[in-house]
Amino acid sequence: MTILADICATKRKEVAARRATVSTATLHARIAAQTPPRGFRAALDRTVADGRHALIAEIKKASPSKGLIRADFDPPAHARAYSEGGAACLSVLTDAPYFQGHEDYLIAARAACSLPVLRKDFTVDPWQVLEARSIGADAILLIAAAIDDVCLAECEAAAIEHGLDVLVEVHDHDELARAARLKTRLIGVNNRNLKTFDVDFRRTYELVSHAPAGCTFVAESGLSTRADLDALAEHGVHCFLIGEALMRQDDVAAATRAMVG
Ligand SMILES: O=P(O)(O)OC[C@@H](O)[C@@H](O)c1c[nH]c2ccccc12
Repeated sequence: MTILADICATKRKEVAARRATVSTATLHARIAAQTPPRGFRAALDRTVADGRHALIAEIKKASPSKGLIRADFDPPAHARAYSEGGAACLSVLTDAPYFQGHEDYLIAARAACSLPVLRKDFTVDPWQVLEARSIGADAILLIAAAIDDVCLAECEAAAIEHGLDVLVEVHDHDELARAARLKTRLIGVNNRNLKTFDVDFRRTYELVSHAPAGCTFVAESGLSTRADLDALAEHGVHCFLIGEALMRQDDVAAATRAMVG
């Protein structure tokens, strides 16, 4: 089994357990009490139109490949630093078993700034999309390698119904073609191979020219320097999802500012 298959199997059990305790009516009541979605894709597009690198800055405590990334983990402080540094959006890991994430981190990060927030998790069921909006998420991630076309479309429909943007993650031509059949025009390429954890930006270079017209295209994972971003921008990629390289900095705001330019 690949790590992704392991993670999704764990996630299915976790979702089944939560569904048994939280009714859909409860989720709808929580959604009704939420502040409206902040436009996630719109924030990226605006930043690019201004001629800047559009960062989705990620709040990430740990990962399966690196273990603990930051001991003094403080989601609202990181959110403020990212916002101060000029990030366009936030991403917050909420998966607990593999990334030591928590939904409270998303709630606290979103309350600490005015940036739109992506719930970074492994979505395997449309119920999780309602759950994402109920905690205030402005966008969700759908990983093409993790779910089939029916599940992709159902999760996207739930997201549209609740005003959430969808970032669909792909890592090859086949998955890009599947993403292109969805309505969303926000597509990310994960440069990290989930079997070997190797990072190769050639995945992004290779796929960007095949992206559907008018699509907002995001390079994800392993980006660590301003030069990485500038090189990708030469190839027409202007949106970047960055976690570890920013999370490891003493001065997160300054590091973010240096990336944005
Ligand atoms: O920390 P990095 O190498 O900058 O990567 C961030 C982000 O791309 C990575 O966390 C990620 C990309 N796709 C995912 C799917 C699930 C969990 C995590 C991820």
